[in-house]
Amino acid sequence: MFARPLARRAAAATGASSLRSRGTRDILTPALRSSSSSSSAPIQVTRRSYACKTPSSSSSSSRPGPGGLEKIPSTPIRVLRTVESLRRWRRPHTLDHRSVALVPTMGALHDGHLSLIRAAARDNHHVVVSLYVNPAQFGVREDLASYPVTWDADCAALARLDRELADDGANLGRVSAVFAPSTAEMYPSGFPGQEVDSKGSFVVITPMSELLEGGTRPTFFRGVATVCMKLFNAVQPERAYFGQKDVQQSVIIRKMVRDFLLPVEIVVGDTMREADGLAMSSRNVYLGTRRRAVGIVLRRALEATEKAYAAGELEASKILGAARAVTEKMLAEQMALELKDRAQFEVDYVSLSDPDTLEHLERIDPARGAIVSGAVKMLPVEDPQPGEDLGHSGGPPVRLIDNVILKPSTD
Ligand SMILES: Nc1ncnc2c1ncn2[C@@H]1O[C@H](COP(=O)(O)OP(=O)(O)OP(=O)(O)O)[C@@H](O)[C@H]1O
Ligand SMILES: CC(C)(CO)[C@@H](O)C(=O)[O-]
Ligand code: BAL
Repeated sequence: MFARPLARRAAAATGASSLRSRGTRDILTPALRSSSSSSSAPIQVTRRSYACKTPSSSSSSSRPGPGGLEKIPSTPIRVLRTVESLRRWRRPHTLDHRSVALVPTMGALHDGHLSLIRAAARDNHHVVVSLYVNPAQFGVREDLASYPVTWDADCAALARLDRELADDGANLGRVSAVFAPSTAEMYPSGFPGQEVDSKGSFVVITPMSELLEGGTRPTFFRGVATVCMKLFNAVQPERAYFGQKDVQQSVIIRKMVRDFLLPVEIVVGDTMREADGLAMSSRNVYLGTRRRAVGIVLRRALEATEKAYAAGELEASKILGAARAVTEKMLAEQMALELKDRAQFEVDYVSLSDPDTLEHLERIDPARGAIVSGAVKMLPVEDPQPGEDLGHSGGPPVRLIDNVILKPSTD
């Protein structure tokens, strides 16, 4: 639905601080910065054991070397798999007053992740990149089982980045360690489960977690906040880096840090995009060629809201109407095609929100600006053609998210 964040509309079946220095724009509104210090169909039905999701220490890219220390080959990057080894690594840096940054990821690294790591290396002596597919943030019917795990490619990307950072004298630091724990390590009392009513030690940030993405993914932000609290406690970073693409996640983490008095600065980096504007995402590999071309719909709809705001429009109905016009047109174009050529999508939501609380706005206060965020579900192609690239795992339904910041006006 375009006007109300919690209502859903199926259109198809008929849809810190800022990054602080060089080269990275300040993408948060002042309102966000000042807070520093379902109803939809399942994404994937199969489940898989949590243990399988962690790259094993026998992976070809990072076997223990002399002295038993596991490293990414041809780099000084340590691979740490336990909280104890992480703490042992961390201690001297505290004593030496060296800053440590954390870039939390679920692996399947792309340029969006690498941009966060570059920003972290510019401003910190040491960067820890965590690679952990956290089962607690996946709903029981979501895509945990098929979530891309690309350990060797991730190690190769980090090795390339390490060489780039080594050649760039402007960096304060480099990637010093990868933290790749098992689920047993991250959930020492046993994994509490993915159900809405699972019992266990969770960090819950309400009501923000229930809005927008939380409407469709009711356990998502509980899982994210819980694992980020664990990662912050384990790494004890001075700064942690998150991407603007997951805007609600960054706002929730910022609130968690504030409300739990955590001594970590949250830095949010720009969304990195493909040449046509699609936000980079580990899940884009599910799309395949046909759906990839149509997956740009959300970006185009959000651009239309930016244009309406830039033209002076402040009413939610008008701003979201501009987005709806784009999605409806693109869907109509697809529906006019033959089954063998078309790609359908459903708009989960496109919403205009307050930049601090993420609550739905009827009208933008130009002194505060707003966030427009959305999610679109790309449906499986109806009539796959022989030899067609359907995407990773046979092209299941895939949810794409994106957002734009409507900046406060200066006058
Ligand atoms: N395109 C992007 N530009 C900048 N940062 C990004 C981008 N995509 C993801 N990130 C950030 O990288 C961090 C790790 O994200 P994650 O490993 O979930 O990747 P992802 O591409 O968002 O995956 P998914 O497809 O599961 O959402 C998060 O802080 C996320 O916001
Ligand atoms: C922050 C995060 C690494 C927690 O698992 C994840 O939600 C992500 O990758 O955005
Ligand atoms: N980037 C957010 C992780 C997730 O969707 O599970």
